[in-house]
Amino acid sequence: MNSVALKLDGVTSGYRSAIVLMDLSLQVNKGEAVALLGKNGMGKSTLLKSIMGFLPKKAGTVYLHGEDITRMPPHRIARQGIAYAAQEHALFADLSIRDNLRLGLAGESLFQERFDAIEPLFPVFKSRLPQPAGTLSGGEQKMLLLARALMMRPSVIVLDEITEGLQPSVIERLANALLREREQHGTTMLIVEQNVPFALKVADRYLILKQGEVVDQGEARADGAVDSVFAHLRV
Ligand SMILES: Nc1ncnc2c1ncn2[C@@H]1O[C@H](COP(=O)(O)OP(=O)(O)OP(=O)(O)O)[C@@H](O)[C@H]1O
Repeated sequence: MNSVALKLDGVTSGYRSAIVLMDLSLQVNKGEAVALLGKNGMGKSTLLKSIMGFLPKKAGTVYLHGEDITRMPPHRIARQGIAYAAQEHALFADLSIRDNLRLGLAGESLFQERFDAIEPLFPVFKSRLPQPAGTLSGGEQKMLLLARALMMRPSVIVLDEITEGLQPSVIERLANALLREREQHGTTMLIVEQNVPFALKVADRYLILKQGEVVDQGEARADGAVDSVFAHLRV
């Protein structure tokens, strides 16, 4: 049994001739949650897009549960059990909330079972399932993205700034939802965040990304973790 869920080995990636990630290696163990933190423009979203197959890797290898997914297209990577909530809104605006949540699920009974499980976390959706997703507020759309990811019951969940634009009480609800997901299903998580307290609450470990390289890491719940992270974000 492979104890490593996600592994990047010497990955170099970027846009056309611009290299953003340089020879980057990291791993996330099965059931572990890792927060990927860093200042704006340091390559966090680029890293997630590279894992998910939206950007070709110029060098290096990406493994998911020991399988090489480096050259797989995004839809095949998703089918391997990895759910991705992208920073840019990735909902189908003209489809209903229900249809967005049903995407990728085999049948109605599975939808009902999974929806019943997540509904208490997102009470806003129950009475509004027929509403087009595009008419939800920005914060509600973020919640729908996370709800959709959880509905897939993925083995690995990858989140890109899921708290952006959300009010504190909703952020707290999302943190609790992710902690519950970990507890109940042992889901592996890679979380890109600007909200440091949220990230350190949900994660076991943090990594600091600077100019496409991991420059520091630590235990999320260690004394002084918040100060260490903020020291990196200030300079
Ligand atoms: N489509 C693109 N084409 C060219 N360069 C890009 C593209 N998208 C991002 N970049 C560049 O790649 C670098 C890393 O961007 P990225 O979005 O990965 O950073 P980030 O750490 O996620 O930042 P933020 O916290 O602001 O979201 C930046 O210099 C950015 O300008």
